[in-house]
Amino acid sequence: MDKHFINNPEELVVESLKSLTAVNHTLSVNEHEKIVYYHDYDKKKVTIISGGGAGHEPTHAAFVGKGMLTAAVSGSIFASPSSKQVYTGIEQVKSDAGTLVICKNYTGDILHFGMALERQKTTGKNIEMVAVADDVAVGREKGGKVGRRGLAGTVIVHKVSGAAAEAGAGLQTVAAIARHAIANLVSIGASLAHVHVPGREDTDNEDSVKHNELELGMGIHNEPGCRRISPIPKIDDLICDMLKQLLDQNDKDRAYVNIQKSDEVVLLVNNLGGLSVLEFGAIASKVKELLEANYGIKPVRILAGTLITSLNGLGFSITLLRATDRLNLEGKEWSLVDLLDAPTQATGWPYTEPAPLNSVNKLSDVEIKDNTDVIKSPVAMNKEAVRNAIINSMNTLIEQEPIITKYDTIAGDGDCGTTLKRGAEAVLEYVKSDKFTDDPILMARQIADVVENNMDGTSGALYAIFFHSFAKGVSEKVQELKKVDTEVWAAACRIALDTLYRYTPARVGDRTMCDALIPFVDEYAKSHDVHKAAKAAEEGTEKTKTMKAKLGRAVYVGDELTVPDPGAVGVASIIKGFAK
Ligand SMILES: Nc1ncnc2c1ncn2[C@@H]1O[C@H](COP(=O)(O)OP(=O)(O)O)[C@@H](O)[C@H]1O
Ligand SMILES: O=C(CO)COP(=O)(O)O
Repeated sequence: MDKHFINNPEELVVESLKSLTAVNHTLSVNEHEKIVYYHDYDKKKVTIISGGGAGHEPTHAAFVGKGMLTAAVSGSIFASPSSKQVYTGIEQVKSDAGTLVICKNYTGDILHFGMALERQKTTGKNIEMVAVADDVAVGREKGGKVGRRGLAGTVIVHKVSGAAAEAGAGLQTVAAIARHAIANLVSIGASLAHVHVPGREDTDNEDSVKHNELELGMGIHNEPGCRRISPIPKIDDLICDMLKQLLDQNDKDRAYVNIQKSDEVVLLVNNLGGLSVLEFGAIASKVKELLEANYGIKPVRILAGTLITSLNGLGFSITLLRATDRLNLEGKEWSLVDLLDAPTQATGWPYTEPAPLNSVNKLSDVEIKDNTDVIKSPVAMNKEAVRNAIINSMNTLIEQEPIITKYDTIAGDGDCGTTLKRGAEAVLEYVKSDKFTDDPILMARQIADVVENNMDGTSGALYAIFFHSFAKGVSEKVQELKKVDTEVWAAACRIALDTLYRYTPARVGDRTMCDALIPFVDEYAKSHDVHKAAKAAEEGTEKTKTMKAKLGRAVYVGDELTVPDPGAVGVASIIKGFAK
């Protein structure tokens, strides 16, 4: 997708950096050098500076803040900042205790950050540098002298380093902790498409990721990974493939960290920027489950979110940190998990209350027992007659699904027909099952439960309200009248409609399902004649053709509607089936 609101890459980077100072008052921004820094830092503690190309936000500037980075330097999109920028950044947060420089293992970063480091050292600065290399996609052979790329593990290194510095560790200790973390990190990504860099020509070409394929291990600058996979695999299979790349010690080309189920493992699932929160959440959940199911690994910490992106990359990455070892430095035992748990003011860090190691959820889900609150009916109904009537009604509705879908495609979002059909099929399954009962009160409640559990959207809600209230009405009327006949059904419908009125302002003339339902209930309550009532519903539906919609999605479509309201067609179909 090469559509952007802002196409000037330089403006993008600077404005994005400024946004961080807007949301975090402890930060300042040097716009000219594109440096975000924590201005209240303690000059007696080690400062941590990182940075790299833009286009990976929130990495790095959103990780600036007390307890994490002291400063971050941004280059242009997908390009390393200059050594002058880095030099300035180090100067901006110089400290008596020294500075740790963290960069990702990309040639530009290594060179520019390295040059700045060397220049700073000539001024007598106490300064160290580490390069994060956690990507396993490009194995040892292909990686050659360049080595592994830096991916989401970088953020973990930011956090443990920042926390150690905040705890007062000396520079050598902070650097050793950073190096230890780097040596215990493995990451891999998967992407459905390349990303377009704002301001650049459209990059679609014959090598672009095709619609039916994905790139396993794609880098965060559109670099190739280990292979293309087509057709796109099921997510469980893809995750298993990715976990194998991370954990398979038999793969000598990429077995970088030997992680066993006895280890303390931190899992980071990272959204590369373009996955919906919905889809990403599902993926993160599956990664956790498959890691445990296939490897017996239950992470002691799980981080999930958008931490390092590739612009709006349609993909995700998995990072594992082997956090078992404790480091004994400066007379203290340093735990990577404790350092990850330490608080920070950096807005990009997905802080959650640290759970005790291996804690389990203590609360069990409340379970609503089916219909234990339903009063037993004093009288039985003609079970077969009612079953057949319901079957006729549901079959009639199912037959109408295509036309309802056609109308809702014009007047709504096209899902009304399938919603109603799904509900009808579920009701049919119930009435044909041995659960179907001659107790009219229980039967009405079970129908309401089936409707509620199988229909969604507006229709699902309205039908569930109606049928639960209908069930309440049946209970009241059967106990009052000690009989089950059309008078009871009609009275229950009236009670149900009165309840529905409390949840929707829809009345006759608003072009909704109520244009069929209200005439039906009125006629049925008056005559107890389902045939007359079905006719009234049919007529009400027909009138919706010329109505101006006042509720539902149809209001967005405008006045040119000539089809009847799909919801009303659904109601009329249900009743028509009963009248057969
Ligand atoms: N506020 C409302 N009150 C009563 N009926 C409504 C209302 N809004 C929509 N409807 C009915 O719902 C039908 C659409 O159902 P459905 O597709 O489930 O809705 P959605 O797609 O909005 O979830 C409409 O044809 C109309 O009959
Ligand atoms: O985004 C980048 C790394 O942060 C780009 O690095 P290079 O300049 O080495 O390509």
